[in-house]
Amino acid sequence: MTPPESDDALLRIVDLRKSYRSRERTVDALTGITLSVRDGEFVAVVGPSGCGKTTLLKIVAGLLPASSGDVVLAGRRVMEPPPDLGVVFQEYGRSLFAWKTVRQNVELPLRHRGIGRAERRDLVVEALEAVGLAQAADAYPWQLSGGMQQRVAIARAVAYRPRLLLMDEPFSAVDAQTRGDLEDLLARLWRRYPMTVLFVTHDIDEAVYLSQRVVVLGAAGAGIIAQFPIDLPAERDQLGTRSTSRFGELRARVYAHVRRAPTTDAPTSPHLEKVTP
Ligand SMILES: Nc1ncnc2c1ncn2[C@@H]1O[C@H](COP(=O)(O)OP(=O)(O)OP(=O)(O)O)[C@@H](O)[C@H]1O
Repeated sequence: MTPPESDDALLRIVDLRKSYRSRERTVDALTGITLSVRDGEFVAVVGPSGCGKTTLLKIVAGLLPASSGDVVLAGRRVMEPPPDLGVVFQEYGRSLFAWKTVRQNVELPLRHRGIGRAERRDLVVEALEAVGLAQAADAYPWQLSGGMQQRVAIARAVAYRPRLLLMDEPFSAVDAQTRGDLEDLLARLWRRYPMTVLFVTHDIDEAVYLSQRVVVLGAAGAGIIAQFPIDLPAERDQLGTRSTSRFGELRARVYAHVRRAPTTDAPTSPHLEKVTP
């Protein structure tokens, strides 16, 4: 059974497979992933450790070749990093240049894209204001807290208005309070800019809180085992939303599927369960 196709898909992933081969063994990290993401949609991907979440994002980002299958972004097959893509990884410490200021870090991808100086300046100012770091433009990353560094990475990713933003466990290295603040910042940015977001996390509550749809991957090789539309109101807040009974029901359903997913590389028969409210 394949996920519902929609004509307004920005991203189409079709029967995607990835095997890592070495002399000793072959790991089937992804087998037969088919997924469409609507333009403007916020989709979270959860699953047990080693189920292929990062592999999926790397292939969608054009950073890793698939073994077979297709990734099509805005009608174009992804063979290399596409121009209208933003990426934020977990390891913000490694993704920022320590010897460049915050402003220069955010500006760098704009330079590479050949955007003129005046426009660059405006985009950097707007992005830093959007993440609440206008005052820190001349600081160096090592002078900032982990949460602030991750806000710089987010500003850098959204500065050139990507159509698709890929995020790989972007908030897992910060404390709980900062994490909540960053989640709300991301939700505001997503409402403000016309962006599609594919967000990988192992945190089920975070996936339900942020997204419009949660996709559950089974253990490596099992593929998509369930998808859940998240019918919470568009405006969400940490305390109010997380204490509603609907939030509790949705997280429990997702949790039940993630728990059921085997955590070994043993093959399981992939199936798709769509739970409607
Ligand atoms: N470069 C590689 N060479 C060989 N095997 C790899 C490589 N990268 C990943 N794998 C294997 O592929 C499978 C999927 O890995 P991946 O990192 O995509 O999973 P993940 O869901 O992101 O895991 P986690 O939640 O722990 O970050 C794992 O079994 C992993 O060991």
